[in-house]
Amino acid sequence: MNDMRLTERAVESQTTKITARGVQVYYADTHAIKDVDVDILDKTVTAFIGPSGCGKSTFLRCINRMNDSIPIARVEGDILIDGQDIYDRRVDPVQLRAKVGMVFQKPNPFPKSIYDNVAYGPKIHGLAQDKADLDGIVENALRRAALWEEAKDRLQSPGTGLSGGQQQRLCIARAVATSPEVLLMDEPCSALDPIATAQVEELIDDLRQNYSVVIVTHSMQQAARVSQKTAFFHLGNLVEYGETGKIFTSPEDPRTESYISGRIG
Ligand SMILES: Nc1ncnc2c1ncn2[C@@H]1O[C@H](COP(=O)(O)OP(=O)(O)OP(=O)(O)O)[C@@H](O)[C@H]1O
Repeated sequence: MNDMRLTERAVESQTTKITARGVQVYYADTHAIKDVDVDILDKTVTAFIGPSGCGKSTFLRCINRMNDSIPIARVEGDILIDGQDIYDRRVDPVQLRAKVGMVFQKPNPFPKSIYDNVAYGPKIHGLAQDKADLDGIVENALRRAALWEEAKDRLQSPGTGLSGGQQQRLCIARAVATSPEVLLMDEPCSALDPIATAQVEELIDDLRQNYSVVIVTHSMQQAARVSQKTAFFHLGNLVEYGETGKIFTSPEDPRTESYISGRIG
């Protein structure tokens, strides 16, 4: 892949935010993630790529314990955020998900106003002192999601009345409103047109100033455009992980090479 931007993508942060060791995930008898070890950096966009069914989404969901809600799913091994075991019994998954926000494939605003979509998380987590404080949090989150200018005069209108791209930015605003430290994005642009995709990609680049962003994508072009680190999964294994430029120009494993050159997947 020949993308000039790859050459500018040297990773700046070297601080590890998320550490996974020996992670295995089973859905009943299906072994979906096989002994994955990885260190994901802070203030960096990390892309998870690989063929359909290789386990990208499953591994992403381990990072905020979304697999807890799937009765047949079993997670083994360790996942630490800032050195803390997120599967420790004392960790409340609801609190964890405020710290580890998630944006899904299809924009899924609540059937509430734009304002209430963003205010919901801060309200349930008691993050606002009063109404003025909450207003400030909502404005700030909408600004970070590059939606403030379009939404400020219609904050009481339903979130579902926005365009698809605006709805996805609303979901990003909702995720950042609780001041997370990690943002997980599962194919966040797959339902968007090219213009909305470009806006969300630009936003992802801004978000990495403050967060560790992990994005699952089927688009290798998107991975090359937005990420500094890339992890290639195949049949539940993390085959190769490294600087995005290196993965796309000189991968070490033949399976990565086959995937990026279009021979598998
Ligand atoms: N809720 C579930 N119940 C049972 N099996 C599941 C479930 N979710 C995923 N799997 C299985 O786990 C494996 C990994 O799936 P996963 O969705 O994580 O892959 P993926 O790489 O994200 O795929 P895609 O790119 O198609 O979204 C697949 O074999 C899939 O069928």
